[in-house]
Amino acid sequence: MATTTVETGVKARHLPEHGPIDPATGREVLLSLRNVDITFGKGDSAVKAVKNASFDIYKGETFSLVGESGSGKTTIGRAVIRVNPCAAGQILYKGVPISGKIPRSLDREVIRNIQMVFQDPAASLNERATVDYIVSEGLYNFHLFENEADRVQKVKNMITEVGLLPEHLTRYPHEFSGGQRQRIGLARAMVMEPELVVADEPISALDVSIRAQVLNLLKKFQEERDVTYLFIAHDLSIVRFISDRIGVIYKGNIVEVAEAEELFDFPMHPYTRSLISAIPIPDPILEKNKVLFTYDPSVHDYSTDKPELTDIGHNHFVYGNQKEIEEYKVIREKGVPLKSITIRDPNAPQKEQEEETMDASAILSAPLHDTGSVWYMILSLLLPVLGIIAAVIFKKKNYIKNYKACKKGAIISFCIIGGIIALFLLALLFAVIF
Ligand SMILES: Nc1ncnc2c1ncn2[C@@H]1O[C@H](COP(=O)(O)OP(=O)(O)OP(=O)(O)O)[C@@H](O)[C@H]1O
Repeated sequence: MATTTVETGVKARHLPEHGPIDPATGREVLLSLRNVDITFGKGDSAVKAVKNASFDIYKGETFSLVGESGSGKTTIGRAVIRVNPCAAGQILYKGVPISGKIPRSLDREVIRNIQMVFQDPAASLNERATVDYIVSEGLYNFHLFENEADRVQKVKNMITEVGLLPEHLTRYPHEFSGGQRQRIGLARAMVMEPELVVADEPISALDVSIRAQVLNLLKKFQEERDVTYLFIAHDLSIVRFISDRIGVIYKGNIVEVAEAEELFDFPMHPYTRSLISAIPIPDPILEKNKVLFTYDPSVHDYSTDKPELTDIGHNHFVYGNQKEIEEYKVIREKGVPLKSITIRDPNAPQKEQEEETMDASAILSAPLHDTGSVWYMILSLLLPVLGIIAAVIFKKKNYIKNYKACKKGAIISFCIIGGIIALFLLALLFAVIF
């Protein structure tokens, strides 16, 4: 394995200069997850937060991991920086396993090369340390400077690069705004000259107005230093324009991985489609009439044919069983982009929609014993007056099926009685006339 010396003077003893090349794309793979399980707790209370996760991140790209709250995104990010242990599977950095027990020297190389930027800049900075110390801490730990003048210069350069001023170095985090604190967090990570940065929802806690500034800063670092990002977000709207590739995670399972445009044009997994339909449309009228697509996991039958993340072509991976994968491949090969957003006609369909909603709510609120048994109909047929009384009571109590059965029985009974009376009257008429 190649031995390299990084720019700052740390001897790299375990990690090669380059990662392996992915034969499918010809691109250098920086990070790989291979069938990774991450579990918290033991026994009955164990939580399997990540299940059989596999994906690659190529050098220099922004790979975004997207999924709802609690889906396991942060857990994966923390496993990459070796905070969360893997219960099964492997994480490889430049082809070298970095999960599980590894030599201390490799651990230091990994920490040096993979940095994390956190969601909450207020919570992630030591409130009692000056900005100078916060940004310098990694430099001290890894002796990444020649002398004090060199350290000061590095910190000053970095703080300027993130858009703050050298005089800010003597201040404390609480003296800064949220956006400025996130800049300090970025400076702390970038001063280490990492190759990979795990950015865990770095803009979610910030005002909308300053989110773009932080995204631009991340982009600037990528252009200047070829840094690779694992960007964690909970919705697709942010990541669409900053990601090269996107991985979608649902309840600990990676359900789809594809290039950003490919994912938006051909979202195969229904959960991905639900995330796309949730992206707000800037036009208020369209947004108001947008039909939200909700994901229903019961559409999958995985009782016998088990699902796995499978390549359907075009470097596009989808989680599904064999039958689903075949269907996805057929759809993909047609090459016609899929429509994920439906806009309702503001007039007629609105009514239908309301009726559908009413039906659905009636079903949901139906009482448990509202069976509409045929016996209600037979009894009402024999005793129609009692049947009508029962029907009225059932209707009041929202036993709709029972009400309908009683009503039907009573109506048939009244029709029969009416018929008999009519026949009797007819016979009487005949007897009188003839
Ligand atoms: N230290 C822990 N101990 C026990 N369970 C944990 C721990 N960390 C995470 N979990 C659980 O693992 C699951 C995934 O959590 P995780 O924080 O990775 O989700 P997330 O997708 O990052 O959500 P969010 O966007 O809200 O941060 C959740 O069910 C969470 O409760």
